[in-house]
Amino acid sequence: MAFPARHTNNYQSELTLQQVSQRTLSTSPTSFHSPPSSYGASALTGGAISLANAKHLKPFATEDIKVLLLENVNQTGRDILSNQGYQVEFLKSSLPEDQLIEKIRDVHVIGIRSKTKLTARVLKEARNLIVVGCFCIGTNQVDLQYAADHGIAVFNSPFSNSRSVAELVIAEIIALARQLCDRSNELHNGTWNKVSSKCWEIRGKTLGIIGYGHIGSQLSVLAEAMGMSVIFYDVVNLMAMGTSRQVPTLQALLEESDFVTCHVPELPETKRMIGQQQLEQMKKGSYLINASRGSVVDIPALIHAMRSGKIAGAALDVYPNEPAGNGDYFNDSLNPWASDLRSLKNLILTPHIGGSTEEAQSAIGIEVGQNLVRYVNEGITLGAVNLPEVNLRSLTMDEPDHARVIFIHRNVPGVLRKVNEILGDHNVDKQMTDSRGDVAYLMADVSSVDTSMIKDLYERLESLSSRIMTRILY
Ligand SMILES: NC(=O)c1ccc[n+]([C@@H]2O[C@H](COP(=O)([O-])OP(=O)(O)OC[C@H]3O[C@@H](n4cnc5c(N)ncnc54)[C@H](O)[C@@H]3O)[C@@H](O)[C@H]2O)c1
Ligand SMILES: O=C(O)CC[C@@H](O)C(=O)O
Repeated sequence: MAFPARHTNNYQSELTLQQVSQRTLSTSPTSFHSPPSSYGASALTGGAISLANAKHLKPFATEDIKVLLLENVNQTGRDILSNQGYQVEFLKSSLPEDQLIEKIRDVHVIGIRSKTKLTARVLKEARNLIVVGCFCIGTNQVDLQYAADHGIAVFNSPFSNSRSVAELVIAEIIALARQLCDRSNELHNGTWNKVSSKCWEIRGKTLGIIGYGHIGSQLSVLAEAMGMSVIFYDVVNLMAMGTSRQVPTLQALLEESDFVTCHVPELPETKRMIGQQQLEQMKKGSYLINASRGSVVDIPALIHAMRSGKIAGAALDVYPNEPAGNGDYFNDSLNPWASDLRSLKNLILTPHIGGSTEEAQSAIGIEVGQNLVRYVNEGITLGAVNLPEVNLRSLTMDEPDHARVIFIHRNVPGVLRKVNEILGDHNVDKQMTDSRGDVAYLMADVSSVDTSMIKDLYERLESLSSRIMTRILY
C-alpha cells in the first residue's frame, strides 16, 4: 500500500432511492428497522431504482477490500458484500485465537457472530481493519473501547432476532410446564410414561422477565396473549406492555414468579446475577430460563437447586464456554459441570439457537451487510455501537471534484481548527462532527480537489497529534 495502514479502497456504491431517503431522515439508531427480505433482495445488489446521479466513489488505493466472514454468516450478508466486488472469505465456524490473529492481519472488514472473541490482543494485530460487523445482537465478544480508540467501527443488528428468541422462550415455558422433553425422550427410548403429576397449564401463572428490552418486552406480549401474568425487573424505568407490571427489585420478581427468564446483556453487573441466593429466593417448584448470556446464571448453583427439588425445571441456551463449531463438544473439558447438567430431568439444553431462524439470520445478514458497505464506501456510522453516529448525504455526479474526508481523532480541544486549516484551501460543502467519550468522528465533503491533492491532504491530516485514523474517499 502506498500509505500507512487503515486507509482503504473505496468501491462504487449503488444506492436505491429508498435508502437515500432513509439516510436523510434517520438520525437515531432507534429509527433503524430490519428490512423485510423483499427489500433486501434489491438493496445494494443492483436494485431497480438505483440513483443514476449518485457519484461512483473511486478507490483511494488500488487493493481490494478484504472481508473475512466467520461463524456461518447468512447468505444475504455474504451476497451484499460480494456484490460490491470485495474479496470475501467465508468460514462456517469461528477460529482459535492464533488462527484468528493470522487471518485478521490482512483484512479490512471482519464479520462474526457470538463466538469469535475480538479482544484487544487480537485487534492489536488487525493492522488494516476498519470495521467489525457482529451479525447478531450481542457485542460483548468485542472489546468495543479498544476498537473505538483505534478507529475501528463496530456494527450489530439490534433487534432482528428478538422475535425468534421470544418465540423459543414461549415454547420452553410450555415444554417445561408439561415436562415435554422428558416424555419425548422416554418414548424415543421405548418407555410409555403417561403422567399428569406436576404438569401444569401456563394460563394464570406468573412470568418474571429480567431485562425488559427488545426481547423481554416482545416476550411479555406473547406471554400475556396466552393468559400469563407478566412482571418484569429492569434497571431502567420502562413502559409496561399490556397489563404487565414493573417490580422494584430482582428479589420481588424472584419471589412472585412461577417462571423466571433472563434477557439482560453480558455486563459486570449481570455476571452470575442468578446464583445460589437468587435461586433460594425463587418459589419452590418454579422454573428458570436463560437465553441471554452464559455468564448470567451460576450453573453449579442451578444444578444444586434442581437436585434439591427447589427448581422444577430449567432451559439453557447459553453457557460460559461454547464450542467454536458444531460437533460432540458439550463435555466436562468444555465446562466442568457438563455431565452433571446433562443428567438432570426436565432440563432443556439448546446450543445457543435463540436467534437461529431463517427469518432472523436473513434479516441480520441484510442489516449488518448494508451497514458494513455504507461504512466502507461512504464512512457513515449510523447504527455503530462504539463510535458517534455521523451521516452526510451522498455525493452526486454533479460534484465531480469532491472528496469525502473522514478524520477519526481524540476528542481534545483545538482539533477542528487544525483540520479546517488543512481543508481551508478547498470549499467545505458540508461537514459533521460528533464525539462519544474520548473519540470524535469528523466527516467533511470538500470541493475543488483534484487527485494530485489527495495525498497531501491525507498526509497533513495524518500528521496531527490527535489523529486516530484518516480516510479519504473520492
Ligand atoms: N440466545 C440467543 O440466541 C440470543 C439472541 C439475542 C440476544 N441474546 C442476548 O440477550 C440479551 C438481551 O437482548 P435484548 O435485545 O433484549 O437487549 P436490550 O438491550 O434490548 O435489553 C436488555 C435490557 O436489560 C436491561 N438491563 C441491563 N442491565 C440490567 C440489570 N443489571 N438488571 C436488570 N436489567 C438490566 C436493560 O436496561 C435493557 O432494558 C442480549 O444482550 C444478548 O446477549 C441472546
Ligand atoms: O447467532 C449468534 O451466534 C448469536 C445470537 C445471539 O446471542 C445474539 O447475540 O444475537
